[in-house]
Formats: sequence, structure tokens, C-alpha cells
Amino acid sequence: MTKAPVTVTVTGAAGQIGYALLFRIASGALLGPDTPVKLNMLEIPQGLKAAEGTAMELNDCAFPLLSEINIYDDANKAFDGANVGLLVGARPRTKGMERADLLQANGGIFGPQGKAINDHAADDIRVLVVGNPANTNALIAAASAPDVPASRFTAMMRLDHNRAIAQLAEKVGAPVADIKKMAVWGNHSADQYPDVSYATVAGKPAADLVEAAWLDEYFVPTVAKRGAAIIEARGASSAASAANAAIDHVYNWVNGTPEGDWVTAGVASDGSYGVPEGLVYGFPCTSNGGEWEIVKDLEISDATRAGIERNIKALEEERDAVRELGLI
Ligand SMILES: NC(=O)C1=CN([C@@H]2O[C@H](COP(=O)(O)OP(=O)(O)OC[C@H]3O[C@@H](n4cnc5c(N)ncnc54)[C@H](O)[C@@H]3O)[C@@H](O)[C@H]2O)C=CC1
Ligand SMILES: O=C([O-])CC(=O)C(=O)O
Repeated sequence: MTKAPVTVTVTGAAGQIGYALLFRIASGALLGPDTPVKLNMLEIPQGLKAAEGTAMELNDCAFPLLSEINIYDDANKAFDGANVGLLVGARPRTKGMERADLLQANGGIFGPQGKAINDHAADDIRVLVVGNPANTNALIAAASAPDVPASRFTAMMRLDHNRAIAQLAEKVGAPVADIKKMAVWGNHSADQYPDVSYATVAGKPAADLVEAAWLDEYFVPTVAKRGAAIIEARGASSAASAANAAIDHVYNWVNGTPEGDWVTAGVASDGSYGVPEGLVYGFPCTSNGGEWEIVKDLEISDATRAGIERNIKALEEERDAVRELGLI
């Protein structure tokens, strides 16, 4: 029997990540090669014309799995019946903008989108927030969707996770496929703590293969500041790698993580590792093909503890700021 199409809503569909993401969703990379997709694209009015151009190109690909394309500038319509929501469109920080202004502007986007999800999405809705500040935007969207379990609102830490794997693979001269159990704790910001404590390279502890000084002085800052380095080199922020990470996150959420490995996902804390409940925080996670589960009871070194605490502080500050603004 042919499967019913899964409705995937992408916000910021006419942006640079949108352009790198939509074709892969339509090709089957997001949900698997047997799952037809109905694509709902959400844009602001100024973005609609470009979204139409992208929709024309999607048509021209004649993807067998793409059952329908719709373009909206109304979140209530775009999320109607949505099973997966990729919240990419966000207000970037511009010159002279204070952090509170940025949080306020994004609250004006992620609050109403959370409410639209609450009121119109399918019961099995799964949301990945990509737009920055991703962790706190996910918190805002979740707070505006009281009827949807908070566990369904996640933030993208997978690009950080993939960047960390790539850096370690290059250092030790191993294929990326040999690297398991990488972790990136905390916030998708320069505060994040990429951690090789549990990582293995072809079964050997990664920590035995690299020097402590390389980890502290090169690995952690290189991964944490990679977004800025890409902007410096490309003149624009990461787009294809961000789209790829979004695909990886949702694919593993829906289809499960590989046996003997985990990935990093930004999920609502259940209090694990002393992270206050409810903060959307990067943890090592597995999925059984439906729900993320935080990997529990890992032994935490002093360095990891310091990284975890730094990120708790940063995310609590963001949470308190949006609370003061009345956004959560
Ligand atoms: N979490 C992560 O790892 C990463 C996050 N990002 C973030 O992703 C976001 C998007 O990046 P790009 O695609 O490069 O930006 P972009 O500026 O190229 O595209 C953003 C699109 O969102 C649209 N948009 C703005 N407000 C909207 C709304 N209320 N509803 C629907 N659409 C709306 C804009 O019209 C624009 O077309 C940025 O916030 C960026 O910082 C980027 C890379 C990695
Ligand atoms: O800094 C940005 O806007 C892009 C970003 O999040 C990243 O590349 O990690």
C-alpha cells in the first residue's frame, strides 16, 4: 500500500538554508526513501516571490516522493496538519541591535509560530528550531504551545556535533564513520562545550589519541567558533551544512539512532546532569524512532562539568531575558 504523505512545514523557505534544505526533503533524505512528502513553505510577504521560484524548481526536479507544494505567509495555514516543522526563518542580529532587541524580535516570530503549531499541527508534530538563537527560540515556541509536549520542540545542535566529528577525524586521520559518541553540551553559541570524553575512534578512546592541549586550545574553540569562521570565509553564514544537519537531526529522530552510538540534540532538559528542567540544552541523545532520550549517567570530568555549568548560566540568562520580556 502507498504511504500517506507526511506534511513538512519549512519556515524561512526562501532563505539560503531553505534553498539547501527543500530539495533534500523532497528527495526523501529527511524521512526515508518510502515516505511521500507534502511541503508547506512559510515566508514573510517579501519572501513569497522567491519561494515561488524555489517551488518552480522543486517541480522541475520531478521528485517521485513530492506529493504537493504550498506557499503561505500565514503560519496558521502553513502548520495546518503539519507532522514535522523546521523553523528556519528568524530575525538576524543587525548592527546596533542589543541582545534584548534580538530576543524580542524573535519572540514575535517564534511565539505566534508556536501558537499556530499548538492550534493546527498534527498530534505527532515534531519541531526542529534552526533559526538563532535556536535554543531559546525553541523554548519560546514550546511555551506558546501548551497542548504539545515540550519534548516535541528541539533546537539544532547537530551542526556543532557534525563539526566536532569532522575536526577529530581530521586530527587523527580516521574516516568520520569510525567516530562514535561525540557530544556537544549546551547552547548553539560560542559557549557550547564540544566534548570527546566518551568519543571513540574505531573503538579506541579518542582522548588517548589526541593531546589535552589540542583539545583545549584548538578543538573546543574551533568547533565553537566555526559559524563565525564560515561567515568570515564565505561572506554568508553556513547554509548547506546547516541544512544537512537539520536533515540528520530529523532523520534520526524519526528513524532512530544507530546501535552503539548517539548524536547531540537540543532537547528540553529533564534535570539530567544538573541542567534545570525545561531549558533547551544540547545533550547526547538516542532516539528509538520517535522520541529523543538523553543518555544518562555518564561520568562527568571537571572540564566537562565546567562546560556544562557555563552553558547552564548562558541559557538561564537567555531564559530570564525572554521571561522579563513576557515571551514565555
Ligand atoms: N542552529 C544552527 O546550527 C544554525 C542556525 N542558523 C540560523 O538559521 C537562520 C536562517 O539562516 P539563513 O537561511 O541563512 O537566513 P536567510 O536570511 O537567508 O533566510 C531567512 C529567511 O527567513 C525568512 N523569514 C524571516 N522571518 C520569517 C517569519 N516570521 N516567517 C517565515 N519566514 C521568515 C526571511 O524572509 C528569509 O527568507 C538564521 O537565524 C541563522 O542564524 C544558521 C546556521 C546554523
Ligand atoms: O552564526 C550564524 O548565524 C550561523 C550559525 O549559527 C552557525 O553557523 O553555527
